[in-house]
Amino acid sequence: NKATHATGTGKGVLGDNKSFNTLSSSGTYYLQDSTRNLKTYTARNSANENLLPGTLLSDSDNYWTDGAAVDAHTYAAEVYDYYKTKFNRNSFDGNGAAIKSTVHFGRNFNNAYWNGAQMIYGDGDGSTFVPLSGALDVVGHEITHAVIERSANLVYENQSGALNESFADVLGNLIEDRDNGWLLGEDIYTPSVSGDALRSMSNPESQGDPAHMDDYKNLPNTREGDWGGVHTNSGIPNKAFVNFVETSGITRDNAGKVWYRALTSYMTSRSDFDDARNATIQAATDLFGSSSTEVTAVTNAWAAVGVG
Ligand SMILES: CC(C)[C@H](Cc1cn(Cc2ccc(C(=O)O)cc2)nn1)C(=O)N[C@@H](CCCCN)C(=O)O
Ligand SMILES: [Ca+2]
Ligand SMILES: [Zn+2]
Repeated sequence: NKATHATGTGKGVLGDNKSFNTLSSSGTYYLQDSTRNLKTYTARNSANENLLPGTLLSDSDNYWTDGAAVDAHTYAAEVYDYYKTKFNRNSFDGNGAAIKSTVHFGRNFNNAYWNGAQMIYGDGDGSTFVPLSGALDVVGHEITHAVIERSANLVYENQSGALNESFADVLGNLIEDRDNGWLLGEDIYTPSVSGDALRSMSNPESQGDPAHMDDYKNLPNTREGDWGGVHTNSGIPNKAFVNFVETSGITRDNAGKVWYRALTSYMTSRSDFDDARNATIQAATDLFGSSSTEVTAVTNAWAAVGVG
């Protein structure tokens, strides 16, 4: 008998109820959304990347109690829908590629990442992180790494790497769409501390990251130096984006269109901050006209962080 669409229900990492698409086959339900081509797996706490993606998650009654899996699946669907509805992009490659997510990777693993083929989520150690798929901005961040790879393909080091990180933070927070939503990972970071986050786009200095070229950190292009500080110097383009949104009166959707057009139409693998400035000015010009308030705002936004 053929597999059929079904609707699963369950609780996310933070105990919130949600429903999502599953697949029913021979009396078993699977975390597979065939309308969006999403599949969610478990690594069963193995840290062996050779075993990825692991086991496709299944359930007997379509009521799901694995919060990490529920959130990885539902948030991937939200990210898919954002790219489709806002930019008419069908999955990260624009061609309906399967979005694969694996949860329960490793033991107490305090991280999440895109490995070039899929998303991988740790469970966290319970004090620094709770399961990392429990935040929509994180899932948006990781899938955006895949979009970046299939577009500008910004090399993950130095200024191009910091742009890679920044575009992932920007889209992650646009998709999460919170008022003053400029924090990254706030929902899954340090459950016993409220108000903190991994990174702040509006106040990078609060996490020790630069918000101006004067404070650019020349770190070594090694794993120890975070490949030239890609998660640190991202504070500068992050702050430029916040400046743009907060000074131009532009909607978040339209700001996202400018950034997305810059990334997919003008930026290339070795683009630096100056190239990103030029690409976003050109994108704003294409979308709003050369004498628009948006063009003035994006130019000033970069100037305020010392670029241009
Ligand atoms: C998206 C986000 C939730 C995640 C956050 C993250 C987690 N870590 C490790 C880490 C571990 C412990 C702490 C602590 O305060 O004790 C902080 C950070 N560093 N960054 C993150 O930023 N992951 C990197 C992983 C990059 C791996 C190399 N490609 C990324 O996707 O850019
Ligand atoms: Ca956030
Ligand atoms: Zn990243």
